[in-house]
Amino acid sequence: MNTILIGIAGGTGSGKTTLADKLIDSFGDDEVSILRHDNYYKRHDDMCYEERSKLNYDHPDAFDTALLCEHICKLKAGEQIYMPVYDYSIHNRSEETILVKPAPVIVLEGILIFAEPSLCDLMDIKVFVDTDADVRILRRIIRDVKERGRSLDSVITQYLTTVKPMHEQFVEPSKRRADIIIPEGGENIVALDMLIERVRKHLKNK
Ligand SMILES: Nc1ncnc2c1ncn2[C@@H]1O[C@H](COP(=O)(O)OP(=O)(O)O)[C@@H](O)[C@H]1O
Ligand SMILES: O=c1ccn([C@@H]2O[C@H](COP(=O)(O)O)[C@@H](O)[C@H]2O)c(=O)[nH]1
Repeated sequence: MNTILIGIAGGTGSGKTTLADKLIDSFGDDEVSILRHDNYYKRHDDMCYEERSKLNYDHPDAFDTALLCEHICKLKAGEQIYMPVYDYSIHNRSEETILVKPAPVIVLEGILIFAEPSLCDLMDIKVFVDTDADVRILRRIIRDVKERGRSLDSVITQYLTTVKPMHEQFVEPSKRRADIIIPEGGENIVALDMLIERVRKHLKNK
């Protein structure tokens, strides 16, 4: 199978998950598979919740990227994989896994995927979702309080101590590796349609 890997990167709250979900919703499971770098955050079973909540989750070392690369290579070789599942509410991997089948198009999304040369080398198309920092933090406050079990104070403290400095050190410079930069993410219908057309073209010629 001729498989392409489309990477969708961008800062927290930029809208990359929304964009990736809308892209895969336009196709069948046998056409497009999705991988999320966040599911490859390292396990921290040896720590209690308090200790885990203080870790830096915005540095490339927080992820088991070697395992993700191994999984991408297996999918490209036509083998299925079991993707780990991450539970943000406990800051740890859950016991679940998701079966991911090989497909002609694989979408990979995550904040730091362009900051990892080993991952970049496996990508055929690199898309960066670019959204202003004030919009991103407002979206993150709402999402983390509603969906990830956080308090307003904890979101603000984490943002100022790790999320913002790591964004400036790793995420923003990684934008230079992108082939396409999309402002605002999931609600950018023009950009979404262009990506859908590119995937259709690949599926027709695969
Ligand atoms: N263009 C948009 N306008 C308004 N809200 C958006 C937009 N894109 C995403 N959101 C919302 O912002 C939050 C973060 O978006 P998400 O796609 O999860 O971002 P990311 O994966 O980059 O962190 C979600 O609650 C989502 O519904
Ligand atoms: O245990 C964790 C793991 C990650 N985070 C934060 O999640 C975001 C990445 O997810 P997005 O959907 O791209 O926002 C990252 O900025 C980490 O700070 C966390 O809070 N706890």
